[in-house]
Amino acid sequence: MSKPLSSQADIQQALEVKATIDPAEERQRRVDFLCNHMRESGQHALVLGISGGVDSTVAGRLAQLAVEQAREQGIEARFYAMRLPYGTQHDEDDAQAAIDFIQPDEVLTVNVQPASDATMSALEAGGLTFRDDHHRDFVLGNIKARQRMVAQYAVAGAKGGLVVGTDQAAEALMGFFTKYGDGACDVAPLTGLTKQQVRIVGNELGAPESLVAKQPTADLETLKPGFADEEALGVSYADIDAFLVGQSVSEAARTIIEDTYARTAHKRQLPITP
Ligand SMILES: Nc1ncnc2c1ncn2[C@@H]1O[C@H](COP(=O)(O)OP(=O)(O)OC[C@H]2O[C@@H]([n+]3cccc(C(=O)O)c3)[C@H](O)[C@@H]2O)[C@@H](O)[C@H]1O
Ligand SMILES: Nc1ncnc2c1ncn2[C@@H]1O[C@H](COP(=O)(O)OP(=O)(O)OP(=O)(O)O)[C@@H](O)[C@H]1O
Ligand SMILES: [Mg+2]
Repeated sequence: MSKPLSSQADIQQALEVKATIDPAEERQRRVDFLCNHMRESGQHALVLGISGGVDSTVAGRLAQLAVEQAREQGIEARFYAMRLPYGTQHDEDDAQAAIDFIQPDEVLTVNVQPASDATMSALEAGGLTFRDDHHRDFVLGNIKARQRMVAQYAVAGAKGGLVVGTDQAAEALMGFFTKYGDGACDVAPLTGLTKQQVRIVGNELGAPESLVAKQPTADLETLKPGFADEEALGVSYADIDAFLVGQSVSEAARTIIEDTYARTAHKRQLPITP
């Protein structure tokens, strides 16, 4: 028996989306969440990869404000921003602009290329084959995302910290993240925000317009640098956001969104058990 499709309203509720937000309130609520959760968990650091995209720009600044708030409360806490390029990043300037804006306590740079390439080489030496170069490149892309996860958890383990995730409602709806890669984290401060609401919180924080308005990209595939998420998804963030806040979208967009949401249910759950 096939599962009944969730209604648009059910999905909005499941993903904790508000149709409208108060930017200042959302900013403070999310800083408080990071600060309080770090304190309550007995940890004293936050760790996050900064790509140069809007999600990590916003989550990174929230994290820095959270550790500063903890310090004002007498708790020693630090934010470790991580640059995690695969070799040389084509939009390194944006990543540096994000770091300049966030003003993190510390920046650690780890090139994920050697570990990612070594993993792929070992897999191929072990007999793994691919349909073609694009298939291989796609699989390598997910290895890069998981290598970033490994690096961030190493820093969290070494410094007694929590890994911050950047998943927001638009990516959650579409399951558009690497399972146990960028999807793996301890705290997810952007939960419930549409892509546009992430940008609104970015504006509230004073992030540079060039980063707030930047075209979203997972940027995982070497053969397609900067490949736009919207092209990969087959639907625009405007439509995804409209769906999330209960507005009507074209039949074609609705079909893609609802099918993708159903197909990616496993990514929003803990591992399936007997
Ligand atoms: N029904 C099911 N029940 C339980 N588990 C299931 C499953 N179907 C697949 N799986 C498992 O899930 C795996 C597939 O998931 P996964 O490994 O994530 O791989 P997959 O979803 O194929 O690829 C990740 C996608 O997310 C995109 N992404 C990644 C990272 C960041 C961003 C971004 O927005 O910046 C986007 C990336 O471009 C790509 O399109 C399968 O290999 C299998 O292990
Ligand atoms: N090159 C990178 N260096 C450091 N962290 C990275 C890098 N690429 C991805 N990440 C991490 O993976 C997360 C997921 O990537 P994603 O593309 O969804 O977010 P983003 O780049 O911050 O924003 P956008 O989705 O608008 O491109 C990032 O927020 C960041 O924490
Ligand atoms: Mg990105």
